Amino acid sequence: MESTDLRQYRWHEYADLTALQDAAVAAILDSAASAIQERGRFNLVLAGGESPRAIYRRLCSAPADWSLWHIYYGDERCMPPTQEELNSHMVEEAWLSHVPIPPVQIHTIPNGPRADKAAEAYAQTLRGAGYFDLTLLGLGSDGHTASLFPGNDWGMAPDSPDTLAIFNSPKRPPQRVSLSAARLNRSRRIIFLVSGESKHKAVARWRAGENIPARAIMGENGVDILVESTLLLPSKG
Ligand SMILES: O=C1O[C@H](COP(=O)(O)O)[C@@H](O)[C@H](O)[C@H]1O
Repeated sequence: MESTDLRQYRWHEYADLTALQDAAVAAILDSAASAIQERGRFNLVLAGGESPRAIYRRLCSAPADWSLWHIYYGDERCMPPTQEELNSHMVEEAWLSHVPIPPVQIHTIPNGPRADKAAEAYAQTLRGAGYFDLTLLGLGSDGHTASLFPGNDWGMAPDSPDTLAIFNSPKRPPQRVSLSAARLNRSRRIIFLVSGESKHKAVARWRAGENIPARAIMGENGVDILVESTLLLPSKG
């Protein structure tokens, strides 16, 4: 008998990056269309990092009713607003400054100066957000996702706060804000975008069942992982 449990990882492999990006853009637009048809708005959580940049660029010319899109972020770095390393800076540059999403519907995470204050402020913002329709996530080479890092509390308990303040990020800068795993998991659809050779080991560890931060993520409809097929091959080194 076929399993009806949707709470599982579904790995989708793509021979090249363009095919992966095509699939991601199609999935985002498809989620937007269903959410807007069913609930009149689209709540989207964005990943930072390098992997999604080209996907965001492609969305600039997508046919969409931008007036109904509501944008949230999965994590942010605490650093001055001019810094290019901010996730919000990358997304604005690649996509959001090119489409007419009403500014009040773009909910950036305050970028500091203190992670705990910024986390508190964003928890307030999320209070009005409800369930997310789609959450996009990346995978770091150490297995982190959003800013949930190995060795830290990932906020998996159902009563975890919606946001976590991080003071010891192993990646610059040390202070960050992340949505907790519990909050990210309150998403109708969750998609990981995984590309780049540096992710090889993290992918292997994830598939071997190791307890990396990405494993804290599981929505009621499971998790789709869009991955470059080379990352599924046995490691050479
Ligand atoms: O630090 C971060 O890294 C992850 C992965 O980024 P990538 O550059 O390896 O794609 C990202 O998902 C997260 O938002 C970001 O803050």
